[in-house]
Amino acid sequence: MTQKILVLPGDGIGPEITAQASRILAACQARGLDVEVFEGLLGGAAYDAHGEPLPAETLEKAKAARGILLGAVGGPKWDKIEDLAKRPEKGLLGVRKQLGLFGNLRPAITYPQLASASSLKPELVAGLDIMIVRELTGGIYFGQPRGIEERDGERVGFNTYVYSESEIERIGRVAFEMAQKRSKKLCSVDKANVLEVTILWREVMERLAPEYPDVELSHMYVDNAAMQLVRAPKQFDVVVTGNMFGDILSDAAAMLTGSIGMLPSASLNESGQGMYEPCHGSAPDIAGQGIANPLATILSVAMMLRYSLDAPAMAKRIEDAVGKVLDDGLRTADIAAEGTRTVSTAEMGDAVLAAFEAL
Ligand SMILES: NC(=O)C1=CN([C@@H]2O[C@H](COP(=O)(O)OP(=O)(O)OC[C@H]3O[C@@H](n4cnc5c(N)ncnc54)[C@H](O)[C@@H]3O)[C@@H](O)[C@H]2O)C=CC1
Ligand SMILES: CC(C)CC(=O)C(=O)O
Ligand SMILES: [Mg+2]
Repeated sequence: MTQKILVLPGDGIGPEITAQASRILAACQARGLDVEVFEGLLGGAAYDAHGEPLPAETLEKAKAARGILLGAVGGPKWDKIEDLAKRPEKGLLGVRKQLGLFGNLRPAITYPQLASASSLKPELVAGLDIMIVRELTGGIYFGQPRGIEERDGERVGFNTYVYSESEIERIGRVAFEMAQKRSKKLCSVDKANVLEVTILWREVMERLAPEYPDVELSHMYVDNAAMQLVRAPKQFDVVVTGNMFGDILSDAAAMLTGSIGMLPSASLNESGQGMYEPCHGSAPDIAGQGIANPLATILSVAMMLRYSLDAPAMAKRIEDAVGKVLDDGLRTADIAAEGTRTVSTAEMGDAVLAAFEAL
């Protein structure tokens, strides 16, 4: 059956990087991937056209799609919008929530060719392969009540950090199953020395553990986890954590791989429908210059093939093509090093496409 794929370029560098990833998707189509690709507006681009960051039409298209490829949303153009519900980022959170995309997989893999581009010494990251499993539709990004209000003659801002047992259990199961398929080590990251919500988080993870006797479960406070990630990252295999901690830790983990431009992601619901996007944002500081790294977005297409379209061989072909291009010494500016050739976003797309075809 033909599957629908929605591409949401978004804002800033979003259109530049999705353009390259879409070429790879088209090459997969030409090789027999049975998909129909269509586009939509999300974020600032949607706000400018329709006055809403998530127009009803986009939501309908998203619901009908098996896979969604997103660039990124947001930027200074929309930062002055005071109503948060109208901000580009709210459009993204809306898709995640409305489609129930609670399971966010963020693999931090250091390609051997980029070990020297990492912020850490090459020996600390060589062979690094961490899977961060982040809860994506709950926690403090969604908790109610929230707001800014007058209290005792001054304004007070507040958000609510809330998780139900069922939400914790659901993401816990994703992480335990992931650990079973990998090295059978799972580290749950929380702040259970301070936050009740994460005392519950830890308790639920412990309760699940006997159902996965082959998985070794450990716990770590988030502040220590941030430190350990940059001290000795290879101690981790699968990491499970809540929405905000996962957001922050995955950006930190990105620098172990050489650049935030290298980290893809999958956001999945229970039926395997997924949104696929690079972990980075819309990078307004480099938008329009043709220098953004498209590899995280291209690798997100590979994740779509693996997790939503049941096409693992084609996914591997994309990942191998990326490896080949790095072997050939091609680098966008963010991962450039001595002895490599710095290329533009489009040239990187050309090279991955050529390698994909030649494999
Ligand atoms: N999923 C999404 O749509 C996300 C959207 N955002 C939004 O993006 C906007 C910018 O946010 P920032 O905090 O600046 O984070 P950012 O991730 O957009 O940029 C941080 C730094 O990384 C660099 N960078 C990011 N992606 C890159 C790539 N592919 N190639 C080379 N360099 C890259 C940027 O140039 C910048 O110096 C904000 O409006 C924010 O809300 C932020 C994170 C995720
Ligand atoms: C709108 C933000 C929560 C997006 C973000 O930073 C992310 O998902 O990594
Ligand atoms: Mg983030």
